[in-house]
Amino acid sequence: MYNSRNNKEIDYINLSNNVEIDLDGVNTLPKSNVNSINNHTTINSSFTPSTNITLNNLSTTTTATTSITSTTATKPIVNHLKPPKRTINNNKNDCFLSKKNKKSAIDLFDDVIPFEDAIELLKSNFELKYGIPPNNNNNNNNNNNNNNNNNNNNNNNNNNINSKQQLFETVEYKRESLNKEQLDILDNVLNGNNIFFTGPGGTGKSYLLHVMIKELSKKGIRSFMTATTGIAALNIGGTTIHSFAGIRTGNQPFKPLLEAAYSKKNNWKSCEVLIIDEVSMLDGELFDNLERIARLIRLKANVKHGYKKKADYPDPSKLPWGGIQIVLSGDFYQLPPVPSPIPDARDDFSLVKKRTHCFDAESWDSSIDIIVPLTQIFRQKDQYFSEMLSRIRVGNIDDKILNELRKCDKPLVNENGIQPTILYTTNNKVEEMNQKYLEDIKREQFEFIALDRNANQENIQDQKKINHLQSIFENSRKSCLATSRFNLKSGAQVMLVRNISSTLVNGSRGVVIGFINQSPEEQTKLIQFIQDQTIIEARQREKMIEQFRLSALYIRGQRHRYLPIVKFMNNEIEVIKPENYSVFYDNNERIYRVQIPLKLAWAVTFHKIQGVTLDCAQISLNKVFEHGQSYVALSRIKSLEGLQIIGDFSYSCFKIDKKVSDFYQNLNNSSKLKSKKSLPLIEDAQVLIENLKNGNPIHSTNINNNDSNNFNEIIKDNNNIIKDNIQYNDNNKINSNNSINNNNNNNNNNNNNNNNNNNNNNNNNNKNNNNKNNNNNNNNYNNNNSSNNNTPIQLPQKQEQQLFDSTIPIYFLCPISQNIMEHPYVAPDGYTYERSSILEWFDKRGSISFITKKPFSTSAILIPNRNLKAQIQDWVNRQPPQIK
Ligand SMILES: Nc1ncnc2c1ncn2[C@@H]1O[C@H](COP(=O)(O)OP(=O)(O)OP(=O)(O)O)[C@@H](O)[C@H]1O
Repeated sequence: MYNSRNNKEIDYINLSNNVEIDLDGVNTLPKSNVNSINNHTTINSSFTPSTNITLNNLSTTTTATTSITSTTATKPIVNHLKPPKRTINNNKNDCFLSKKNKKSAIDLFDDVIPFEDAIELLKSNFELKYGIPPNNNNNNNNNNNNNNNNNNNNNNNNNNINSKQQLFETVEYKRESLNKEQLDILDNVLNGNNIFFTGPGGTGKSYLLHVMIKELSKKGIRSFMTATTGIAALNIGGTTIHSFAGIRTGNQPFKPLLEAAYSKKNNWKSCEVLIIDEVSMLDGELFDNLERIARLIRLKANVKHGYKKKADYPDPSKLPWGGIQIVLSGDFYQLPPVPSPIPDARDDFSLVKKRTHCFDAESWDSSIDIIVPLTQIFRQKDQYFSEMLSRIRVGNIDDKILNELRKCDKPLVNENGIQPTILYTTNNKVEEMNQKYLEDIKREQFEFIALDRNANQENIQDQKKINHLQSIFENSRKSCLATSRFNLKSGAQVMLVRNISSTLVNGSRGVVIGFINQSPEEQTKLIQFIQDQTIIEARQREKMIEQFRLSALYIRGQRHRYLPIVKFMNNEIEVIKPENYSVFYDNNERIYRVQIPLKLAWAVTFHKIQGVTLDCAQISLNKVFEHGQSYVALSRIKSLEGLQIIGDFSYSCFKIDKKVSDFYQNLNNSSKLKSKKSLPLIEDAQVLIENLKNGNPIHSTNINNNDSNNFNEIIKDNNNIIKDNIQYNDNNKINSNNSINNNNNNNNNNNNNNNNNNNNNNNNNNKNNNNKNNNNNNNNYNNNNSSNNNTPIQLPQKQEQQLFDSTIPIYFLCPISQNIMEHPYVAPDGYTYERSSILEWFDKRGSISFITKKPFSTSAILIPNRNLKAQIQDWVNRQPPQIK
């Protein structure tokens, strides 16, 4: 077998007993190059640089056929058997295929990208470039949309090798290749400085981070490489800052955030250097919260590098980030933080939190020792284009630049065999283009249909109702990115739409390399097949086999009879399983969806491309809505020749944020070395203890040294509670063992501190509830005391709650305890609280409002909010059983 990419011979393919070789179509293969020794077949392919091998489907027999094909039609040398006819699946709903349509396990590599390429994908480290190679429009063997390596045609050879290189390019990150600016930054980091380095797109910020992480590890310094978005994290081979910190979406108020962060306390404690890339997308408030979390969790931190004895190490609570060295990288002229709507806030934009940049953060000045600019642009070699981009970046646009960009309206020539990446601002346009590219793959199509159910978990037959449910999901893209139905084919470029592990996150891209099905016999064959692929590293084979075994067990009895197998850019191979989603609709009802968390991804939105370098792209600047958005899209491309702009655009597409330009202006005016400002203060220990117990928000006040023991106690308590009650799995998903019913089935006493904390943990981790929003929502329900129901609310069973924890309406939660209210009462401030919680608050603080902190003008009378109570009870009763 010939590997056309690196001209290496692969000296054998193992085929099982009943496998025959079909060399139909091979023209240049000399007989001597095919040696069949018992059941072991050796193909020596030193003869040609472009032989392609595919395993074809044998669905009606258990025999697999290996065919070596070429584009030139010469008689085969060996031609034992014709491949049996493929069973074409006519059932478009083949997510629920009938048994008779079952296919061979060998299908995994049949009907997929050419076998050679699949193996290549499986064994190699590869960097899947954005964009697709040509030939998708061709039938037969040209539909190998990943590599296009089956051309013996000399004319095409260069193009194909090129395209392979583009698709599988790996960059070597070496210290020697750094320029002076980059080296300077590296030295600063190795010397222990807290640094922010910044510069236009393409100045090698991410490149430098790759080298930096290697250098730090050489010195034995424990560093964590993170980025603000999943896609940026993948770009640097790290994880998201959220995942590192254990804070899920990070939208919660400080206290729940702190509690959640304990799930990753080992990260926090052991971290010596924390690297955050694409920091322009980090919200200022979150920056402050992370800084405070670091200080609180690291009271007993490990000794920082540079200190010989632990005793010499200063008190971490007095050090920015608790003594963690901070390395920030990014360009504030690029995408700003995404406004964070409160999840499930039903599109009420008044609830969208105001965003800030992290240079606005209170702790910014004390966190950063040095700010260093990078100026040399690596990405664009063309000085003219690079200068144009520099001006676009800072909003210095004139007619000349616009005209120059308007000239980029011609279709791109596919000289290097790469189709341009298609970039649109909106998802609709992206979907339309992806559909078109999928149609171009001439392979069997698998349709994945979501299982949508209403709150009663009824299986809905009525098409009208189904359509209605689907339209609700489609309108709730924030809560559910998984579409009601979509098609996949082997070779399709896809993107995850949900975090499924710490390394496979929303935005991770990959290629579908096959489909796994239900039949145990088929699984056995598949596993055997993988075992035979000795070309794949043994450990990886074992991992794959284990995963296939588990997936086989998983899909037995499931409705999804086929699951896609995806090879991701980070080389992970994953069988993608359905995920549960739920969204609100009228009258606070919820509906539920089970669907595979994938979407097609030849075309992507601007937001999914930050940090990436592209050879060529087709960009539409239509509907640009964000500062820096156009600059991010345009600056991905290496040269003007690789740029096609479709549709019209105007000055308004190149908006910049005044606050950002002021920030850079101030930097220009001041020295690089910044004078350190004092740290923002953390809550007084005694107050913190109280707040943690009572579920109050934490505000900045001064730390009292004498209270550090108390701090430790709180932290220990919290650790235990969290350990006992909340387990994060690797996927950052929640397995909350301590569901809300712990407190509510029989226990009305929320004054118990442990319970309070437990409840907080649950709620904080399952909801991103912001007190403000609770308040807003509670307001809506005040004084509607229509029903009279004083019986305690029965909350859902433990198991059910785990599944639906994330679905609790936020206005059902008490602003103090963050727990679902059993006895909601309206206080004189107009807000609704859990009776026991507000009474406890009055006991401690007197007649002042928990929310406004203002004294009540009237006496502290509480009025039961019966309407809200009825709604909670109703919701609880309608909680569906676990989806089977
Ligand atoms: N010192 C270097 N030597 C060789 N190539 C480099 C060097 N630094 C960066 N590059 C290359 O320049 C290109 C852009 O680098 P990189 O993506 O790191 O830039 P960036 O500043 O992070 O860009 P952005 O802000 O757009 O994310 C990449 O192709 C990278 O491999």
